[in-house]
Amino acid sequence: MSEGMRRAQVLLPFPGEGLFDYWVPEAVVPGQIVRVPFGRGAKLGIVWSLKADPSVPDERIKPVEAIWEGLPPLPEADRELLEFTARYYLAPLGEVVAAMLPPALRRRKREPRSKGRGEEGGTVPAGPLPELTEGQRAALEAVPRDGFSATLLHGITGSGKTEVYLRLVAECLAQGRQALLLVPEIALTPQLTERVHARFPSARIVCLHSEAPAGERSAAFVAAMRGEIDVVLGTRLAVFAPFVRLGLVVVDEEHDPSYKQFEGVPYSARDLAVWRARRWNVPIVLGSATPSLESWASCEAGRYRRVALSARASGQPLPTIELIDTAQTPAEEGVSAPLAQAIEATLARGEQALVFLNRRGYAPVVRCGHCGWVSRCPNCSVNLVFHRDDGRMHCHHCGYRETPPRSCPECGALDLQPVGRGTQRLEERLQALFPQARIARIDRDAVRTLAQWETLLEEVRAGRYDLLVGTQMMAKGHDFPSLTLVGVIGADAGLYAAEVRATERMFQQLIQVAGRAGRAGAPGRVLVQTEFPQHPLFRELAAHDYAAFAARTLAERRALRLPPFAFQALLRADDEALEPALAFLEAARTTGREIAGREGWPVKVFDPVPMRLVRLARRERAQLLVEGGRRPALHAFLERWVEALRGLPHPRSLRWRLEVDPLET
Ligand SMILES: Nc1ncnc2c1ncn2[C@@H]1O[C@H](COP(=O)(O)OP(=O)(O)OP(=O)(O)O)[C@@H](O)[C@H]1O
Ligand SMILES: [Zn+2]
Repeated sequence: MSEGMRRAQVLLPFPGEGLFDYWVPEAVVPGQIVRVPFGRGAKLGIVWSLKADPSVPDERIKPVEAIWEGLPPLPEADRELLEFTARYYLAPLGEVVAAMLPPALRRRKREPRSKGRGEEGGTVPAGPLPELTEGQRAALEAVPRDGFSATLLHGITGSGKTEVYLRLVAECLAQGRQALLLVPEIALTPQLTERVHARFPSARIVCLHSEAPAGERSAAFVAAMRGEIDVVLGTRLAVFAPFVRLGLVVVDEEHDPSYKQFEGVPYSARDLAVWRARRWNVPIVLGSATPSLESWASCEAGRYRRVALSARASGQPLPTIELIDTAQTPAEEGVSAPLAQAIEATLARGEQALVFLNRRGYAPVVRCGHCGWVSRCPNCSVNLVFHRDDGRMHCHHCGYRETPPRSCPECGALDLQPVGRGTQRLEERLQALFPQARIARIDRDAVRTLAQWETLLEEVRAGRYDLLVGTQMMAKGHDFPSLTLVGVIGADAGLYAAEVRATERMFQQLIQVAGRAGRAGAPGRVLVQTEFPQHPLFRELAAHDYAAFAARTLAERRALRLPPFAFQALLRADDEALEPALAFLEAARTTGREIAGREGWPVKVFDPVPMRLVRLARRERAQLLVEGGRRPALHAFLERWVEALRGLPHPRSLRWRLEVDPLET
């Protein structure tokens, strides 16, 4: 090859390991962004190492096409983040880097120009600072600032956790460093972005999430790499934003399952955020009114420190939570008399009420009153949900839609009825009860885009609605000052579910939705309709006693050796029929048991089973659980096992993937 060139490995976003050799100029260093010829086109990649693969002869190697010299190399800490992610989640490096490099950037032929904002941003804090509450002051004092530490900020709903984050960000910016703020949902980004902007008007802030325009995401990535950004705020994908002077990481609503990525590499952004903070040797604050039991247990084990904020910033008490026993006081078309009275009184005072029902659509199923036939999705093992807006039945899993038949397809009877209740039907019922009320329904059918959501948030705040009907979209993180009453309907679903985390999710959701009530001027009230008022979960809920819930549930998990007292991985396989999926998993089980037995690794390899939702989008799905009491042994096992799995024969139509720390088993 020509003078002044050497071979290097370049990491490309590629469904596989993604490491390929190219000729690069001698001066190139690891971390530099390059464009390389690949197949008939070109790809954007990262110079990974100056070592070369000796098995590939020189003459087969091509030179890189361009080096994006205006971009500093990706820092070693961030390259290690990619390596760690690949290792921990047993994913090929090429797939992990695909999660980092924004698609629009990868398509660019030429290097994006600098906007010439290279100097560090001044942080003259603007806007009047609210006087900190005593609790906030104490919390701020308790968060260590030097070096790595993980702090769980357990602050009750409305305690002003955001203000604590903002003060920490202020210090971080004052030192000329960068802050990373994660929120679980796109819907939560406008509120936080607005507050960060208002507090730090001269700071350079970017907001990263999957709905951000592609060009914006790619520009933000470049600016962050150049160190031209002070605050990166965003959803889980922002955990891969590049940094040059990271000084602080904040994960808000840290318990939220949305931090888990399901497509592609199944990573937990919360867990990666902790890793990142440790690698950069900076503090991380995990905030929540309802911490995950994982984080709670980490506090008990001394890995995280726990800091409590136990009063609301407004000085208001937490809302009272009352249970309505629907066995005693039946709910008429979903709404019991005490709830209806409470709504009426709230509306009469000119305050807002929210009725929470975590099920969208009109009715969860259409049923024949004569023979019992129910509407099923032809592609998935679920019922079709009737929607009133288009008069059709929808599959909430694969998107299939169908007009309901006039007569029963089984027996021909003209007796088809929508059964059960979703938000659309509840809205109808509430409108009938309160004809004067201005009702807004807030669910994924009514609010589809971020822009719609922002408009709606403004309208709710401005008092354009009296009564809100909403799913979990409404439950988290929002601050509606005039909302004083929350009614909860259909809350029992999670109570006796088989899922390990079902009651944890349910409790978190109830505390969160209850926490929307009475945040500002007037005290709040929460009414929960349930058939099981004696269940300990409801007693803990009524007492706002998260610690009691956590202690009881963790004791159960410890006794049953469930997470966080055991570590899990799930191997899933799907195919056009169930048999090949099960057969693949059976072979995987045999191999797995052999490996564990041979090495003496204390790892339990369970039998394959069909998944609860066995058929999804015309694919039949099965899974196999692997469990270990210690992470290192489990990981040693998984590494060896994955190697073996890659060699297992299977039909071409079969797909499999491994998920580490699955949330749902
Ligand atoms: N020190 C303060 N003085 C006055 N108001 C404050 C103070 N700190 C926060 N607030 C206000 O209290 C309200 C609740 O704060 P915030 O939204 O940060 O709560 P939170 O702890 O994040 O609650 P949640 O977990 O329910 O989202 C906001 O309206 C905020 O402006
Ligand atoms: Zn379907």
